Amino acid sequence: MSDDSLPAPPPARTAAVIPAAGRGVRLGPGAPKALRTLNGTPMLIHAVRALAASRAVSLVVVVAPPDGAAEVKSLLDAHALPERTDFVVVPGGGTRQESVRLGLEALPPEYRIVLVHDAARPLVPVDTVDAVIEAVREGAPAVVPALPLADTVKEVEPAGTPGDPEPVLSTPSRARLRAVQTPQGFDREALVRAHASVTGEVTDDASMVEQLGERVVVVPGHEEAFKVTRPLDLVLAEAVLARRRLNDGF
Ligand SMILES: Nc1ccn([C@@H]2O[C@H](COP(=O)(O)OP(=O)(O)OP(=O)(O)O)[C@@H](O)[C@H]2O)c(=O)n1
Ligand SMILES: C[C@](O)(CO)[C@H](O)COP(=O)(O)O
Repeated sequence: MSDDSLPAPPPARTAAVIPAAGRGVRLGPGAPKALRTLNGTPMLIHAVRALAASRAVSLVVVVAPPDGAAEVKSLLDAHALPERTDFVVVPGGGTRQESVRLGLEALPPEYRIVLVHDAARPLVPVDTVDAVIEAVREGAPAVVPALPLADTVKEVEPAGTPGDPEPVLSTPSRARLRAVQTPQGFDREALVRAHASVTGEVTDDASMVEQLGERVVVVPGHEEAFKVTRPLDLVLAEAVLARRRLNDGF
């Protein structure tokens, strides 16, 4: 039998790690951010459903606040989630980086593609999730969804005292800049290697893989994949949900 007649191997299995252990300080006082509700449903449940909506994702690892794993398990049990997806909850750490690493450690060996998705981006559309997975399947070690910037960006000398004027150092060309979202998708081996070797402070996982010298590519992001960070973002998120309900006709 020639190689041509062999059936194609099944696509590598894909898992999602959802770091949800942050406090949400910028959102103001209240429950940990991932547990706050949008339209009566915890933000984390919206995010879990958004990732599990992809038929390619068969496992979701939720990284809970360090003392909140039992509460997160009960939340997952109490909400309708796709039966074809497995769910695991692990306690997180003091930084996003540490929480992601703890989530990675919980992955069974057969998962070769890993998505890392902020619980704080609860409304990412499934088409964006699928586009990221597709680009990893096509061979990119790291894939990030991103959007062009609407604002001009200045590099400044940060003020010693908040509120003081900050001298502008430069104005980078906006045409070459992108605002990066999640889920970010990875060849698991590259991501695990990055988390084992990059020690400095970073703000996303793809930059760690970049530091290894691996290829990182951008695919189109989506305006509804914005991060709920400040109070106004809650208003926007509820407006997006209301628009979806209208469009769905109920
Ligand atoms: N120690 C941490 C810190 C953050 N995260 C998660 O990383 C994602 C992105 O972080 P961010 O939006 O900054 O959330 P917070 O750290 O909660 O926000 P803030 O900085 O305002 O406190 C969130 O889903 C958050 O729960 C985490 O799992 N573990
Ligand atoms: C990973 C991220 O969402 C990409 O934009 C972002 O960097 C997270 O930043 P945060 O300060 O932890 O919210």
